[in-house]
Amino acid sequence: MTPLPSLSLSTPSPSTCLWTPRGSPYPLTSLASGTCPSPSGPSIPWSRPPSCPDPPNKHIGGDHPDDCIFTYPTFRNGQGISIITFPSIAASLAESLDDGIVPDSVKNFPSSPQAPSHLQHKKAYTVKDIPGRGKGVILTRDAARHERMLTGHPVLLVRFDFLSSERFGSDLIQEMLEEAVSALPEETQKAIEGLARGKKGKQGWVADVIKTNGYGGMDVEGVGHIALFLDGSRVNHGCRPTVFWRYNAKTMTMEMVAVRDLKAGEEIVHTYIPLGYTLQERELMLKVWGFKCSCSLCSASPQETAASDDRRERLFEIHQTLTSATQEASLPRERIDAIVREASALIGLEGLDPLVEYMFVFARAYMSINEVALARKYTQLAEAKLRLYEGEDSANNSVPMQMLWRELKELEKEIDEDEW
Ligand SMILES: C[S@@+](CC[C@H](N)C(=O)[O-])C[C@H]1O[C@@H](n2cnc3c(N)ncnc32)[C@H](O)[C@@H]1O
Repeated sequence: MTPLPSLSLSTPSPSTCLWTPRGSPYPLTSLASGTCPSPSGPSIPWSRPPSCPDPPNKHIGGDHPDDCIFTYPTFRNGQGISIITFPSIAASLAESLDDGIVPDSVKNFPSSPQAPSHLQHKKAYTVKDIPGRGKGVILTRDAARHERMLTGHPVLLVRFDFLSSERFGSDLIQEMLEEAVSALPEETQKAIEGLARGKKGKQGWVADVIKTNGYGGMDVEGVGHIALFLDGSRVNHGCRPTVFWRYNAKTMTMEMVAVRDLKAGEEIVHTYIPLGYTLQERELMLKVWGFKCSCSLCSASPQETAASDDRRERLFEIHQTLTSATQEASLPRERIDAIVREASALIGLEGLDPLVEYMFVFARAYMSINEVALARKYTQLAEAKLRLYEGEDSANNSVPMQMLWRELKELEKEIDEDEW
């Protein structure tokens, strides 16, 4: 493992960003085009020169930059973070690393590492053994629908494709992952070690922890990463989830929001797979995770699971009916009203409130018959749900959401013009 040749503040070459000072004033576009913010001042956040080993199979994978290990041990009040990614991507995270970017509402949340100690004791949950599921997260008090239950910041952030990179090969991947952990503060290292379950794949225990406990789909500069949180990584899967998680990339904050009112003693579970499928479909999807689901829905009586499957199949049918009726404008208002009522009841019974997709379908069904007020109501509901369950940033940047608003505005304009 060879560290970068120098940690001097001389200007890096434009095609390789080695690091960037915190609070970089440079816009993201300059990073996307491969230009590095020039380091200024002594406040380079990484604790040591980023470690960039030479991949043994450099001929595999083309002419892209190689992944390095970047560690910032004081991240979020000393929790620390190690990142394995391309240098330009690490540089783009500089502003997010600064603890000052975290809003007070997150800083003062009881599970935040930045919370004052008297608040840290007020967590709404405890992590404990759950028969057949390893550890899990259990509520210690009642919670209201849409309340935040848990927040956290990653301790490890790893470029997804790095984990299967033939260019690096299993031995070097294992070595780099272990180095990334050992560069973190001791308490964080211990917490990560606590997630290990004894089995060891060919890339070692850290890769196993990341694959079992990591959160995928973390997009940084358009590149997929996987993140490891501490308490957040203990949350088990549930096919009727009690919480939904959202991630704010700018502040690197994951938050879990209650889907419904919850009682003390209930388990906090989120879904590892897309929502709303039947038992058989879920079993198939969960195969890649390598466990048999024992959540409350999967272990319910055969009658209960059959009734749940029927409701979920009916919801799919409604989706199809409304989608094709929208294309043909073939359903009268009363029929759409009845179907929307039925679907809303099914969503409630199955605990599928975060299925924003249905709000889109309802809005478009009403648009197809020029019922602008109702179309607007469901467009607004879709946006509110996106904000709640996926977070402000995702909602603001959601292309499907922007398309839905555009369709509604065009319809309103057409109707206005006809009335004149
Ligand atoms: C992200 S971890 C969750 C925390 C884990 N239970 C622990 O002790 O660290 C995912 C693993 O937990 C277990 N698990 C999660 N949800 C489960 C469920 N619904 N049924 C059975 N096992 C589950 C599986 O072993 C899975 O690979």
